[in-house]
Amino acid sequence: MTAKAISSAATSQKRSSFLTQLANPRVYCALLALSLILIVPAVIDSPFVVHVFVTICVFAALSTAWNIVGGYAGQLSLGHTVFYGIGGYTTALLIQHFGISPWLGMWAGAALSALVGIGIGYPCFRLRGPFFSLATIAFLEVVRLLSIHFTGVTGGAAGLIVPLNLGWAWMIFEDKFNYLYIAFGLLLLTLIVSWAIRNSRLGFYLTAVREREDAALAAGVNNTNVKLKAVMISAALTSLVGSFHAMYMTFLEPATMFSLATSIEIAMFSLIGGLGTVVGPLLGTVLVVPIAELARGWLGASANGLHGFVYGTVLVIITLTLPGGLVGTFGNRVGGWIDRLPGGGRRDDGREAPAQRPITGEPVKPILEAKNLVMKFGGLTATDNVSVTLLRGEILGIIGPNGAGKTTLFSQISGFLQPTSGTVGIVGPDGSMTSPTSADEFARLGVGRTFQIVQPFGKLTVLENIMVGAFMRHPKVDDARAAALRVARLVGLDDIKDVEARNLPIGGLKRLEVARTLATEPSILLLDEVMAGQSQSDTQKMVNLVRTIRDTGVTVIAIEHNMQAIMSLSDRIVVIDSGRVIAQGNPQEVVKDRRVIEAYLGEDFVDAQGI
Ligand SMILES: Nc1ncnc2c1ncn2[C@@H]1O[C@H](COP(=O)(O)OP(=O)(O)OP(=O)(O)O)[C@@H](O)[C@H]1O
Repeated sequence: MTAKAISSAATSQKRSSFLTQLANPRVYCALLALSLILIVPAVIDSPFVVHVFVTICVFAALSTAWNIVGGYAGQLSLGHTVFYGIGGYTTALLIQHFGISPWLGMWAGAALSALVGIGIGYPCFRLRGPFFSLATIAFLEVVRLLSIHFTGVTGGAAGLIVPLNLGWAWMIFEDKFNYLYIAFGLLLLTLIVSWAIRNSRLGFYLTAVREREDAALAAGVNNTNVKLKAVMISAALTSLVGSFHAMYMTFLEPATMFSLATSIEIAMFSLIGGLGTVVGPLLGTVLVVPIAELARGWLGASANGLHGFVYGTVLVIITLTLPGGLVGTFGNRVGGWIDRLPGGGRRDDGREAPAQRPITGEPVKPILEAKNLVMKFGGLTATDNVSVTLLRGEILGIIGPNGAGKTTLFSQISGFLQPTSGTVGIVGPDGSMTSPTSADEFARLGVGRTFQIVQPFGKLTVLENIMVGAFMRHPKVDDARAAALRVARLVGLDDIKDVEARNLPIGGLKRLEVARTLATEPSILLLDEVMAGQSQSDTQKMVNLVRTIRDTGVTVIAIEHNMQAIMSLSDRIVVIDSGRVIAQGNPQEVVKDRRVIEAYLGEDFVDAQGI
């Protein structure tokens, strides 16, 4: 095929995928609803109505941008207007001092905001819950005070007037409707970016990190990196809107450009509409802003501060009656209706799964070597000089009494705990022994682990949970979905693949834990009590599954208290007691060892087995 033919085939493929998107009722209904933002003010033709719609677009865009960090990543930033202000001031100052058009200046502001976002995010993402929110408020206050202090640059508290050059080049108009076009364009841009993130690997990763940081790490997600990506995108979008809004208001002052109240308002719109959803921020804004603006317009100066009262009232009603916000409460029902429209309900479950990562290397050679692992928690020594060598292709059972140090050993050989002393070496794909330093690095090298206390991403479906694991080897969404389906079938979860994980019973959650880990296509699989809570028949299925997995070349280490299962499964067993390895060997030898009987199995087990 010639280069021309290839490029024309690619173009026609893009066009057809665009048309497929347009034929989706969720897309065409959203476009129809959005077009009302232009149609209603055009029909009513009043400057006040145009102003209300510009305000809706601006706040909906700000809230949508905020939602990328506050909703998807679950980092409740309350200082987001810092980026709005940076956008506004950068654009205004570039016009004033260098005669640069706001169309260019706004991108400079966006780049600067993205950098500031990294500067704020990097130290603050280590903080959790309210401490993160307080830190973002503190940054906002610092920037506001700096903007007041540097009077020569920003005009200080007295503010700055944007040079009033009329025309599209300078984004200043007599006809207010032109502002609405730009505000609408910015809203569309933020919605498209937000939708694209939600449906991309980054979106899945952000949700995973928000719900379970450890499980995300085990799926190879670099938690800090994905949060920083989110904050950069969110900051840049917020800044673009801030630049436009400064041009619309034609006047900038620190109190409005770096306003804490506005920061809280944009977070609140998302909360009211539905945190972490694409349309939630827009719906929240559409519900609240018109009421507040109309009240202000009708009651004039006597209604000063009334918008705060309106926001407060709506927020109280929504949080009391609809804790999931509008989308969380009505989303599924309305989505179901929309999917019944022409073109709805299409699925792509027939897609062929991508090839699995080949597992290479000679069998029965070491694949993991843990040497002299010591883990001290204060005065407690959880593992005391533990050395374990794992041979490629074997199933190694780890047994021992409660609190012996088994899970602590797992955490050290999967990068979740840095040993106080000792080393962990993994044989990489090139055959050389390496010692990764973080849990996500271990995962990418092929060490997959499950958690004793299951770690599902509760708001994602079973299939989406597995996809979070699959993304590590298959970055494209369709490939990850197909690979996840293959794993769901293998583990026996395909008939409940669309159920939200939070609704699964413990047996299902244990299987999901295995499925998500398997989807990372590990070469070493660490199973931490995956039989616990399973019925007898499910335990047998799990035993068969582990054998099947091993037969594909995966090496397995399993911690298990179910002696019957671990005895039948393991090629070799290591027994740990009080942080030390007290015995190891084949299952039949180990259960006869007196130290093992005394420390763990007990005489009853010996009698029952007739040993
Ligand atoms: N993060 C931690 N901080 C302090 N102590 C810990 C921590 N993690 C584990 N421990 C302690 O270390 C010891 C070993 O715990 P570990 O969970 O590894 O035991 P285990 O053999 O897996 O037990 P079980 O079979 O009950 O799961 C226990 O005394 C436990 O309380």
